[in-house]
Amino acid sequence: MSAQTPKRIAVTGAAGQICYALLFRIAKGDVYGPDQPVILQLLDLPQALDAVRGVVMELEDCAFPLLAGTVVTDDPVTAFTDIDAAFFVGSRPRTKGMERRDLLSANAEIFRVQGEALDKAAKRDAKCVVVGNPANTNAMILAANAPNFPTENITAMIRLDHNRALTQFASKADLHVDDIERFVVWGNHSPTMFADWTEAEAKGRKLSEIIGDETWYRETLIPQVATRGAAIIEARGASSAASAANAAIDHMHDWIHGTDGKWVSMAVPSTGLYDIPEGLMVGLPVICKDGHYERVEGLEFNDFQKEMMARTVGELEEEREAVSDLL
Ligand SMILES: NC(=O)C1=CN([C@@H]2O[C@H](COP(=O)(O)OP(=O)(O)OC[C@H]3O[C@@H](n4cnc5c(N)ncnc54)[C@H](O)[C@@H]3O)[C@@H](O)[C@H]2O)C=CC1
Ligand SMILES: O=C([O-])CC(=O)C(=O)O
Repeated sequence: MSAQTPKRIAVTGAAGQICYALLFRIAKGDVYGPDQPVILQLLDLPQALDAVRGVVMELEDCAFPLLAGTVVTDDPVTAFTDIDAAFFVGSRPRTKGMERRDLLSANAEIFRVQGEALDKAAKRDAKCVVVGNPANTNAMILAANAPNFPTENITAMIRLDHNRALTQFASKADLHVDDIERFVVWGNHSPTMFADWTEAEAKGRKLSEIIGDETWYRETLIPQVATRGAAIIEARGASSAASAANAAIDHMHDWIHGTDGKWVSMAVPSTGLYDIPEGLMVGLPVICKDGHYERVEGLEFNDFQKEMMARTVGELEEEREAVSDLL
């Protein structure tokens, strides 16, 4: 094993289906890389701890060289003690017929309690990503309840939507997913999200020109990406898990290791940029470098973009209003 000090990674909802895909990949080195040992600090509810112990037995049986230890707990302060990174997955998933925002009241209290624990126990430079839905607003609740923890280090996941769109574009235009640059999903991880190809390029050309089908973009691509989660629930009878875990790993990996000048979509605290109200957790284009993300600035919006942005930002404001007692 490498001589490096292990990184401590908290993962909540460790007995759940996303974590069943996520934990093994973290232990394999997919987040911090092949030379960095990790300790997994696993949080779940008391009634789920036996199941978490079962997952730990399986982690042990993989003999991962980088897995330097595990902690199993139902106490958020224990889970967040001295962490370098945290994946906030634990919360109730939606089932058929629900929208993600229907989970607001069910899951909001979880993030209030965990915000207080994060504030008490985590390293101040720990990187946090919220996956549990409604992810953007849960991340805002987490930040509001961790007043001594840097808000910049609290983010929410919109990367699954980003990845979903890349595959659809690549297949429509006969490109490789890696060819596509300057693409972003703005706003809320909900049906109002805005998959925006205005700036997107591939092989030195505008993606919109390569595809040349604005009607397909507006009427097929945008709604397909926005409702993909529901389509998976319909087909699988359960919400997406392996692809969600993969997106969470992409999000954290890129934040830590950088994106080489490329845009990725992350939901981060709004600074007021593009007139998005300050404090909302909003999907934006960012470039990651040296362990930080930088919001892409200086973009100008056409009327369609303005309309789409207003819709998704408006929904985030409504969600904020609905949980105002927890902020
Ligand atoms: N942001 C995104 O793109 C995506 C988000 N999700 C969301 O991720 C969340 C988890 O999904 P699954 O793993 O499929 O759900 P799951 O139901 O399989 O697992 C959730 C786990 O969280 C645990 N949990 C509940 N309350 C907790 C608390 N207070 N502290 C710690 N653990 C707690 C449960 O005991 C359970 O083990 C859901 O909210 C789901 O909607 C799912 C897919 C994509
Ligand atoms: O749709 C859901 O409830 C799960 C999710 O967030 C997704 O797959 O995007």
